[in-house]
Amino acid sequence: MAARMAFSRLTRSLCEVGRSRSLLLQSARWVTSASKTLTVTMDDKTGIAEMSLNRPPVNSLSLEFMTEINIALEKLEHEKFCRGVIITSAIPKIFSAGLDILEMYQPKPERLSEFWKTLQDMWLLLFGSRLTTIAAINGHSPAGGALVAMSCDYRIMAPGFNIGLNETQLGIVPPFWFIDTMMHTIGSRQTELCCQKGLMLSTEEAARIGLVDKVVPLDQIASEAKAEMQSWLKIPVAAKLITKQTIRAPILEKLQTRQEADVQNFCNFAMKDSVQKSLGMYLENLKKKQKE
Ligand SMILES: CC/C=C\C/C=C\C/C=C\CCC/C=C/C(=O)SCCNC(=O)CCNC(=O)[C@H](O)C(C)(C)COP(=O)(O)OP(=O)(O)OC[C@H]1O[C@@H](n2cnc3c(N)ncnc32)[C@H](O)[C@@H]1OP(=O)(O)O
Repeated sequence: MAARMAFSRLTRSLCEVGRSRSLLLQSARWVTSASKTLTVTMDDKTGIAEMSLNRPPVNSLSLEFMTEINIALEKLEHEKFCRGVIITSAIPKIFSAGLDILEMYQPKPERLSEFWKTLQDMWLLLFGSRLTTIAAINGHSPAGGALVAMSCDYRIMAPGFNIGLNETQLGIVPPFWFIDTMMHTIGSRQTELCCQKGLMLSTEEAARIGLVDKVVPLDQIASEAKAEMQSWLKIPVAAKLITKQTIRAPILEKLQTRQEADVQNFCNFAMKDSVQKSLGMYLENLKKKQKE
């Protein structure tokens, strides 16, 4: 259901964005075409796909980028030989900076609502995926970046980076489904601590509370992710999937039944003068920081 709803919206998004992409089978490996920002490869011997995010400078999640991710996820979901996907970054030191703040600053209303629907779809696809999903977190992962990582079945992270839902530090409230995803991952008490304070945790702190499952040196993260994936793929597939669905269905349904209201709520909030003013200041600070 989640995947179906997400797919119809996805098709619409694709038309609106006006870009078409396809996955091509090239000598037994699937690769994305027509895009420099997302590379998806699949090893047809193991059924393991790798999705590498490559949108400089910081893999921020714009409407087009998320549409691309959604198309690739949908394609892998329906690829019968695909059994698992590892999500990682091609940008040194950054997994994903989260939502593209420029999408929310002085936006066109229609694009803003499409942006939020596409984010919802990305989460529904990833959190509800039939595939085993592993995040190989090879860089910082604030806010929406943490959401992507937490939506996977397993997280491996290299030391020296930060991860967390830092929204309250920016004066905004994390959407309920961001909070639900974190509660699913680390439980309510730790989520309350992390979300109220908008904590960005170091890799080690994140591992201590279970936000990250394994810490490995940066140069071993890709091989560890593959080894971990192999161990997941040894579990009988139907039993594993039904267990995942049983645990995740109520969390997915909560957003599915409120998708429109959530879009409206987000748009109303983001379009407020006060919020636009803070966004402008936040962007200025990010740019200033770079000059310092
Ligand atoms: C801030 C939001 C406020 C209000 C929003 C209004 C409504 C929203 C309501 C609800 C939404 C809630 C859910 C929100 C989820 C999100 O994901 S919001 C985004 C949160 N992300 C961040 O706050 C990350 C900000 N970035 C950083 O902390 C750092 O950039 C980094 C640690 C990721 C990387 O550090 P550096 O390597 O030092 O890189 P720079 O900081 O120099 O950045 C390079 C370049 O990239 C631009 N940039 C950084 N992050 C973003 C981003 N998220 N979106 C767009 N652009 C970003 C930065 O400005 C620099 O640009 P240039 O100066 O090179 O043009």
